Amino acid sequence: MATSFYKYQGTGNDFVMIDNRKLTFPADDEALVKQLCDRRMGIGADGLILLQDHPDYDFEMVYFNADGRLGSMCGNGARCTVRFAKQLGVIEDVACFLAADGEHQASIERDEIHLKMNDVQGVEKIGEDYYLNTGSPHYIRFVDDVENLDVYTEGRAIRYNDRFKAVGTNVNFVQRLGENEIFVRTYERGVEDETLSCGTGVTAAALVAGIKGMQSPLKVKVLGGELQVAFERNSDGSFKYIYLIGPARLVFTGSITI
Ligand SMILES: N[C@H](CCC[C@H](N)C(=O)O)C(=O)O
Repeated sequence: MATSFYKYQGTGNDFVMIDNRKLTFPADDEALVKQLCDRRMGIGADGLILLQDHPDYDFEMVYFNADGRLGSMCGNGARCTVRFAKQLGVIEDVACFLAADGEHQASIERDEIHLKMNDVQGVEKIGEDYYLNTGSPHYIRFVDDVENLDVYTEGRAIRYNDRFKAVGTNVNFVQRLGENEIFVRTYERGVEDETLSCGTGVTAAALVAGIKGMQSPLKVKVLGGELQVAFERNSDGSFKYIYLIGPARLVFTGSITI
């Protein structure tokens, strides 16, 4: 059967998007999802996202990592899904949708998608580093020179250490660039490589920057562009009103036979 797909990217984190409102995509076919995401054997992407109907929401976003496995929350993918929903006529400029970690609100403001992230309760300190969940699990390490870091090797060492090897973690290296600006590079679980940007990772990095005394909103430089994160910190150390803001663009469309 011929199935249309749409290729989107959000700050260089790229996704195959499929309108699955008719539920024709074989979502349990791990090998197919992996092949479609493969940059030589398929379309090529960091993940695949299905947009589906949901009785209580504008739509539901179902996200798979490039390895074919059902993933957790994806911040860049969510912004792309909001843009895709608008393209399909499912929403106008605001959305309330369901993702792996629950409900999210979003709005489209010119080039940018403002995405509300779920509140974050616990931030664990591991030595000088931090570990928290912003819809996906993120390990955060602040470094002095992120540009010249071997993110693949250093990221893998943490991702496959005894604590994380079973379920995995994303690993983010963060450098403070100025009063309100950080630079984040991410080794992504499920892709098992560095990606050009990771939305939940950038969010986690910004919250840790908040713990270290930096003020919201923060500008976040990534290899694939620039994002912004806004948040409020409660007196008990938890976070609320967390927003991830940035672009999401359609790159090309095509058709596959499945
Ligand atoms: N790139 C995604 C994160 C995907 C998370 C996934 N790699 C995992 O935790 O398994 C983002 O923009 O938030």
